[in-house]
Amino acid sequence: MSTDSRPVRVGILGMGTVGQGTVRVLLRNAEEITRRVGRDLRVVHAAVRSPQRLQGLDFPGRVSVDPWAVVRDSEVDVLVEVMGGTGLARELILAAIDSGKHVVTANKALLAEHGNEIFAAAQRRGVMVAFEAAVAGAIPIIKAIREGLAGNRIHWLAGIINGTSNYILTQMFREGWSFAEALAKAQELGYAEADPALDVDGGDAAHKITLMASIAFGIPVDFAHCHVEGIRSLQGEDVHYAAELGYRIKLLGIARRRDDGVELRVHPTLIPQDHLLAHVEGPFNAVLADSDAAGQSLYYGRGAGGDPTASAVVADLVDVARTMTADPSNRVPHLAFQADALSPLPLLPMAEVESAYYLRIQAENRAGVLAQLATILAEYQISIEALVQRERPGAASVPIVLLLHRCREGDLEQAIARIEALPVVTAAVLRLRVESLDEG
Ligand SMILES: NC(=O)C1=CN([C@@H]2O[C@H](COP(=O)(O)OP(=O)(O)OC[C@H]3O[C@@H](n4cnc5c(N)ncnc54)[C@H](O)[C@@H]3O)[C@@H](O)[C@H]2O)C=CC1
Ligand SMILES: N[C@@H](CC=O)C(=O)O
Ligand code: NA
Repeated sequence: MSTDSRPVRVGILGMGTVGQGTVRVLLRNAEEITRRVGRDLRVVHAAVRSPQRLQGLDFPGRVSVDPWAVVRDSEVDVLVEVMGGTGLARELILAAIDSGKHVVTANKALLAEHGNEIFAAAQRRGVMVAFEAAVAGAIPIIKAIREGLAGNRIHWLAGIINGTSNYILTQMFREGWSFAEALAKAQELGYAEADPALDVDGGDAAHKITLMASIAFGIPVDFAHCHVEGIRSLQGEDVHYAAELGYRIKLLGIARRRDDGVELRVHPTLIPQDHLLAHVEGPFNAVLADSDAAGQSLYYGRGAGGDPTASAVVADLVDVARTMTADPSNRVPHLAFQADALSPLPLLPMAEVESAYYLRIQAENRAGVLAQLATILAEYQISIEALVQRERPGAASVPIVLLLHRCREGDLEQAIARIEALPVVTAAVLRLRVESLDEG
């Protein structure tokens, strides 16, 4: 047993999906948790905008409508921030740190945008800011990268890290649902952000891959340079063409360390259909890490929802409770590397990224078109690996789908501009990246 048997007193900001899940899990597993920690984790105060939402929840502590009341409560040892947003949440967390409280947050948007400031403040004050719930929900990916892979040089990470968009893609293309129907259900199930544009336009995945890049490579948090594309432009026909070519389309977050800098990007990606990541469906997430000693390791689990996210919040509370009396210099550093050893690497522009590509080109239905496309691509040393063109007798224009070997994106963009300027090409070219996810 711990020498200090007083309960660890928890304050919570926000009692929505994750806040309520956290209270539920703490109550349900109280005995198990106390056996692990050596003392109770007790929720003593929560900020709740609409207190009627607590009906049916056996809430044990004080309730305030004003979140500052929780932050200023001297009886709170650890503050759980699960209200979201990047304005007020930042001020509340900085004030909590200033008053010596430890913080657990699920707020990836806040940490991606203000993480450097928040972690520096926590480091100065000697308190912890724990954020397992902020990345890939229940999957202990922060712990895996920060601690499990601490002996490795990590080469790259690739992950399906937005449950909502993965759920939408699964329901649309496997079950035939409409985009709106799938999004509404994801919201009802508690997977989506308050602003679901963050999910479907890639911002949420970008927040998460930005945080993972920091702890994988020892670089400061740099969300502003993350390239972001979402799933709105995907059409059913792309999913079917991809399948014909042997691929599935997933929204991936990718962070790759190269000799000249770091690639940091989120976009729909074709991946081989027999790869394990291709089988991650619904709200599930998975992160593939490629590192020198471990080789490839894969982390899979529920990436969104009340209880799964609460699982990570409570794990952080347990970590904090176990180490709150330790010398701060003996704790795991926030960003995995010692704060004074973080070193920025240039984040590479997309023009410098190398990848294979899928192009869908809408062109007039007549002879000689393919030759014109191949000629332009050849001028940029880009070679074609495979082609799909279906006969559509009588149609004025047809889609031509090309799978291209690896090339520099800057070269491909120039070639695409030339292709789009051809009189026979009738619409903007759709370009998707293709990743083999091979080791190394
Ligand atoms: N829902 C999920 O699956 C996951 C959510 N997260 C993150 O967890 C955080 C919370 O997400 P959810 O629980 O899904 O959102 P939610 O919208 O269900 O809950 C947020 C709650 O905070 C309350 N709130 C907001 N401002 C407040 C204020 N000033 N005073 C008092 N209450 C206030 C809202 O009324 C709401 O009840 C967000 O940062 C989100 O990005 C992270 C991982 C998964
Ligand atoms: N909206 C997010 C929730 C978890 O981070 C998602 O869908 O993954
Ligand atoms: Na996690």
